[in-house]
Amino acid sequence: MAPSRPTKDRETKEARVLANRYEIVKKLGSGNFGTAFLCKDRKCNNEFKVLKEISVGDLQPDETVDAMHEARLLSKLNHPGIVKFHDSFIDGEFFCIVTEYCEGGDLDHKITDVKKSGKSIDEKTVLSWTIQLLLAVQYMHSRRVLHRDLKTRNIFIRNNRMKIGDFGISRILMGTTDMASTFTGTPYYMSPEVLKHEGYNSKSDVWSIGCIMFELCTLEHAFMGQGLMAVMYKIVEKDAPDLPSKYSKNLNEVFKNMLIKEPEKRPSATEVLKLPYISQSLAKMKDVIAEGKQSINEEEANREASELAKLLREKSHLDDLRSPYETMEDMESSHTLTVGGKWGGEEGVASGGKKLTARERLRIKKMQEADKRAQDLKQAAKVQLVENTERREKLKMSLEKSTLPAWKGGYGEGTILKEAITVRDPRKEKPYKPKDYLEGYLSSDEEDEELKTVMHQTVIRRHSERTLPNHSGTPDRLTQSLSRGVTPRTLTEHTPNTLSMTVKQQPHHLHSTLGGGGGMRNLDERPITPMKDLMVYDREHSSLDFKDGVPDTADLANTFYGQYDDFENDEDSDNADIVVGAHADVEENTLVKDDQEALMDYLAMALEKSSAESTVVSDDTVLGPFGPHARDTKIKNIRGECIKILGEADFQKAYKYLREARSGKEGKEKSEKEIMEGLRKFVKNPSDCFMVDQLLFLEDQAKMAS
Ligand SMILES: Nc1ncnc2c1ncn2[C@@H]1O[C@H](COP(=O)(O)OP(=O)(O)OP(=O)(O)O)[C@@H](O)[C@H]1O
Repeated sequence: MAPSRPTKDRETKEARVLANRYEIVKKLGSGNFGTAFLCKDRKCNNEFKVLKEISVGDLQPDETVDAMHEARLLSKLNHPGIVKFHDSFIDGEFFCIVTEYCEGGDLDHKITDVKKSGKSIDEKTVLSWTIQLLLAVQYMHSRRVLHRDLKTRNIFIRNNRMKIGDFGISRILMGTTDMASTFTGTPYYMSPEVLKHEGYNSKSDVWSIGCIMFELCTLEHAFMGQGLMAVMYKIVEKDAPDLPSKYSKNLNEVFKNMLIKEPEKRPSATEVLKLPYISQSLAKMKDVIAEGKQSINEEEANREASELAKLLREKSHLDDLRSPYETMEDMESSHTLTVGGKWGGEEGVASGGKKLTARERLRIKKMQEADKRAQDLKQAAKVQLVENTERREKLKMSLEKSTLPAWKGGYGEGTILKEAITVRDPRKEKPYKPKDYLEGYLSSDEEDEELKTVMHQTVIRRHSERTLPNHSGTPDRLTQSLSRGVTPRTLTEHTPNTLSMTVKQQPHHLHSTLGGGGGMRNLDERPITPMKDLMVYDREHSSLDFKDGVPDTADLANTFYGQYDDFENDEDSDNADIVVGAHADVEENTLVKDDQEALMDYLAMALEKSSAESTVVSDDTVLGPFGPHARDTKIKNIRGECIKILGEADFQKAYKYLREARSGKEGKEKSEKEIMEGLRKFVKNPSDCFMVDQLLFLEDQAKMAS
């Protein structure tokens, strides 16, 4: 990694040029993740752009790839209501993002200015801005991208037009987690489902737009409270307030719709745009529509969606695997699959009625094969269990005998027992310890330790049969992988900084990137898949980087799915809509079974290894690819922000007071009201200390992680 200039130098006025083209003009400000500069693009007519520098510390090469990948995805979004993402690159220890410059600044500043001037924003403007935001959100949802962090600070103004910005920056920096949007600075715009950890979906973005709309009308947050908990409680429990009476009932109705608590009842962006009051206004906003229309063209949307999908191929395998289970009622793209959550109906037709593509059918078959394999294994294990019970009885007797001295008719040392219960790994020549990672196959009433052990041994035995030297027939994929040097160790080494980052995540973050449509499916209705369940085990017990049952990082996914790629790597398979002939399906599925078997064993080994080596799950990992370094930067920035709001002296007092109050050091825990009263001694407005609370939260997390 190239040596980088110290951060301080980077903020001086002295002109510096990055990537040989971006000349820094001035600092615009600092946020949670880094510093934004106004720059001139020397290679583009000196056009003004914004360059964001984010300190990411010592990035691992594959983490860099991850961030670049995400950035490339964002650069594909093209809509007048979205801040254009131009470029991204690494400069020393900084990840740099170059975006369109919006001379009007952000909406947060705008609202503050209006408030200071004692004015308000009229209905026509509120309506026009809200519609612009909805059009932009509709566009990105049609490309299957969620923003996840919509707030007034992320909305910019250019030529009096609204533009959504900071797209996915938190995601790039914090991983694709719900946590990413949980503590990026404010919970004011977070939906009840996100706060309840029920997953982020496209309706959560609509909720945030509703909150922004309220703020445009009142210059205040829709849900206010003293302290983080109070705000969160109100969002989840309390009805949204009405808009002030000077705004029309119609506008209020639109707002109330966007703030319906249940995401499934809340309208999508498209549905809000179809509400009578909005659609009438839309007709009057011809200019906005003309611009927006180009981008809502369905054909183009589909083409761009598939481009985005291609870009995220490594990540989209998550959605590919999950898509047949998903209900993406909100997505309008023609190849979006709608399935009711269970397998069923005609072959090749999802229960939602739409035809499955060949690729989807293939995946379903793979999963069904995997399920069958799990059932077989379970059956075999049961048989083995009966045998073992008998054997155990005999062993017991042997043991009794072995402890008896020979002169009493015994065998001396318990060698027979030792031999009988030790299972050996033929490659490592080291005894396997029975593991409980097959838990996923067993229903709760079958959680018999012994059955699990036997299943484990059955897997090992089957695997040994295939990997023993002189085994007849061609080497299986596992053996091939091993001979290529892809070992379980390689797998665990692949993702050093993202270990178990899923522990606190919700299922829905998985399809946030490409398939995050509304409507949640019932995961419990899904048939068990061995791969999935092994990984679920892994998520809880080991260090492999799987999210909700699928490898998360591109590299890891490639390692796993690379095996499938051996037979799936025809170029067409990139495109979910390509129809593969029935014959091809049959042939492929013959391979799938072996492959799945190898994969299972492969996972079993990886788990054995990884759980032995690293069972500690670090909270660091919740922060995603940039790990503790990003958190440290964030802590530093939030602290800076607090000082900016409160002033150094008041901040120190408030910080000290809150730290003690929150830790309950004074004997008994204080109520939120008492804490706020106490704060009043140090600061004029206790709600200004909101960020101090967040600082404490992050610091506690850091402490716990270390
Ligand atoms: N595209 C842009 N055009 C104009 N100003 C911008 C642009 N992007 C950022 N800024 C300004 O730069 C400053 C820093 O922005 P940045 O996005 O880094 O942090 P933030 O929005 O204040 O906080 P957060 O980290 O929560 O997003 C802000 O004042 C913001 O208005």
